[in-house]
Amino acid sequence: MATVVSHQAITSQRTSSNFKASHFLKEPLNVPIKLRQKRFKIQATASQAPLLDPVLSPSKTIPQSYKKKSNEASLILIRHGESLWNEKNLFTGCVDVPLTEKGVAEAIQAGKRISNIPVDLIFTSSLIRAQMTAMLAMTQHRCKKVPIILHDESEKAQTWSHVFSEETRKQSIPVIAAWQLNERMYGELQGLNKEETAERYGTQQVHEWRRSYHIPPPKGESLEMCAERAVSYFEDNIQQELAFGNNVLIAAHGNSLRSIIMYLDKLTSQEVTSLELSTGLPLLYIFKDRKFMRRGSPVGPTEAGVYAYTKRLAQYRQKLDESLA
Ligand SMILES: O=C(O)[C@H](O)COP(=O)(O)O
Repeated sequence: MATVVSHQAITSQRTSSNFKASHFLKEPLNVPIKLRQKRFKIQATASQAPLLDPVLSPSKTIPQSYKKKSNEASLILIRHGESLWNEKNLFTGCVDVPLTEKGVAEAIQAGKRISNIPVDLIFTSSLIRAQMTAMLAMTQHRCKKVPIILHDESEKAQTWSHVFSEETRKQSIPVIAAWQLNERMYGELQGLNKEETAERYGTQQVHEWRRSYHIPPPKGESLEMCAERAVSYFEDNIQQELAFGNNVLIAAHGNSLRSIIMYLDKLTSQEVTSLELSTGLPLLYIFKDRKFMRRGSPVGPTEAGVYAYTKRLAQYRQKLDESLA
């Protein structure tokens, strides 16, 4: 059954994600003053102050002015590796199923391909297949930082997962799970076999449900509806991090990512119908001068071409080479 999510729920989720990221990111000074003040307000009112950062007190974290970390940032998108229901060819949507062994291998391979590209912050959907993909991919990253899922399901969860060492935080990458990045809700198709459904309703009908922009599957979300939540979340929570120079990895799903790519590449509703994403394939974008430049899929850590994409990426790789030499 389709669930209608209120605007209020969306807003509170966004706010909470902002709070968590600022609380954890090792470079809070890169957060613009307006947003930082907003975050501080949330931090100060969230409780009797158990969430106050023992290392960076709020007074220290609100500067008079802010300095961008960089005017360029990398954005990596990865569709999760093969899931158990991809393997069985079942419509999955918002059903929370894990990766297959092949999916695990795809996530590890994706990690190798992005192992020289900087990642400061990770966004995943709230579904395990995307989270497994992000975590497995990061095991391959040459920075060797530890991705840590930030929990905001309750105040207690926030407090109990707090990290009390700045040094440890420097060696960590915050992971924010957001339901807005979940797969498109497939309605009454969830759990049905794709081939059998095509036999029953006709190939054309099923193709429209799966690939058209406007037509929703029975009691499910169209790509347009999915884009409404996924792209709003991207604009409100992810794009601002990129604008400060924070490098972002998003691990999500075929359709939530198709809608985000539609936004990044300015595709029309007609063009997006032919956009297909393979499982476990990382796609790289560079965000610069408020524009997204598509750089394709990083081929592998040893392929020189990938690192020639920008001077900044080449410098990052050189730093990794030097620190690991
Ligand atoms: O939810 C699913 O079944 C798949 O992950 C994506 O399905 P699609 O290929 O029909 O878009």
